[in-house]
Amino acid sequence: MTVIDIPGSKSVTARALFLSAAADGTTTLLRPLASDDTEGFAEGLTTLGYAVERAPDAWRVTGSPAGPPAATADVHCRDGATTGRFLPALAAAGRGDFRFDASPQLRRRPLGPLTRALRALGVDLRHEEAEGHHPLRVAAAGVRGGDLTLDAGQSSQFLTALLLLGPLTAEGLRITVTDLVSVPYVEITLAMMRAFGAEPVRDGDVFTVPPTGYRATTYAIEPDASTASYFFAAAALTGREVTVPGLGTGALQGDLRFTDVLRRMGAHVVTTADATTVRGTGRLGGLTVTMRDISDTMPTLAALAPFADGPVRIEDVANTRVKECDRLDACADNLRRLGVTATTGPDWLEIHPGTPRPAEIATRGDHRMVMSFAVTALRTPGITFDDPGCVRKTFPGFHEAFARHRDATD
Ligand SMILES: O=C(O)C1=C[C@@H](OP(=O)(O)O)[C@@H](O)[C@H](O)C1
Ligand SMILES: C=C(OP(=O)(O)O)C(=O)O
Repeated sequence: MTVIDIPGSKSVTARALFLSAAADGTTTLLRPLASDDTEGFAEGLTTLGYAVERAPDAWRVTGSPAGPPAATADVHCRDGATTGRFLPALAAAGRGDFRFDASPQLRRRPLGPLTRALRALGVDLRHEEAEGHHPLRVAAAGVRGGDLTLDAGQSSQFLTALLLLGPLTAEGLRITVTDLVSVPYVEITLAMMRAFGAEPVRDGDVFTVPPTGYRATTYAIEPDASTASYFFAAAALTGREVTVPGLGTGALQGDLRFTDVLRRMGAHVVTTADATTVRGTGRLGGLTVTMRDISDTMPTLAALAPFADGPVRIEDVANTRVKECDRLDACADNLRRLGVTATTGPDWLEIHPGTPRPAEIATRGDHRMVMSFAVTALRTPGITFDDPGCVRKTFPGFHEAFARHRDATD
């Protein structure tokens, strides 16, 4: 049995940073994720004038309920979509002139539904180049609040940004959602807002957020369930047993449900109050699965799929085309490089059983292409990556951790 210490959740760390910055008082975040995305988020807060102290296992953030302490700031959001989508909403609640730019990768990703919603709330916001994309400028003068309609069919992060903003408005927000992907991420948002003293209410498609503000607290970040998926998939593939402490029945992250997919394929899965264990049984069956709720684990399944004894069909994942890269296309392309038969449609991917042969994976700067096909590489020595370092986005130590796990003798 191998016990794996998985680094903190990117999504929980990003929300915790926003909430601490917006809270009245000083918050301590325990075991935050230190990676390019979350360090970029923390640096964004520093650029906006917040005091953020980063010790190895605890970050302390001094909040400013009135909005960013700086009067002007030029924030670089790197590749982090949480940074690039959440921070403009935080800035809008304050007063000042704030600019947000991003890497070429993040500049390509959609932002329009969020920026249109902010404008509908009266925020003076201008895209400097392409409409609906970074870079953008916010001339912030506080947000009164009110009613909104939002299409979050491309990304739930648009809704999360507005929900996080709600308690900071003068009158609160009432958001009616016409479409929504990645629902479990919204549940993380609501749960964490409550942990910081806010009182959001969901009634079907309508989210109501009263103008409560936020209270500082001490908050422990749980391990990243998307990161854990590579280790769980490795166990299912190799017949070994992996236990991840800190991801149990009370975990916030929907991506832990990836273990349900592995169970359906034949792996043995046990979830206790505070840990999840996956053991491979030597059998991996094919299946058809909807991954709309847990699409960050789509590449993990795609990379494992050739070893199943029947086809694996992944459905309802159109929005993976607007992530770090077009993931449906990238997964199919990389599987074909390995000699595996893979077909795609607008929102699905089907993979046929096969024996992958060594090839170079075209990562397209996507951390998940590397971490996913590292699972395939457990059975296919000789697989290489054109940019192995892009794992820095969420797990800089991935290669060392995965090799330690691979070489461990149980
Ligand atoms: O809110 C979040 O922290 C996230 C939401 C999801 O994005 P979408 O809602 O765009 O699918 C997920 O893919 C991303 O890695 C993190
Ligand atoms: C889609 C992802 O990240 P983000 O949207 O937060 O950049 C991811 O981590 O797989």
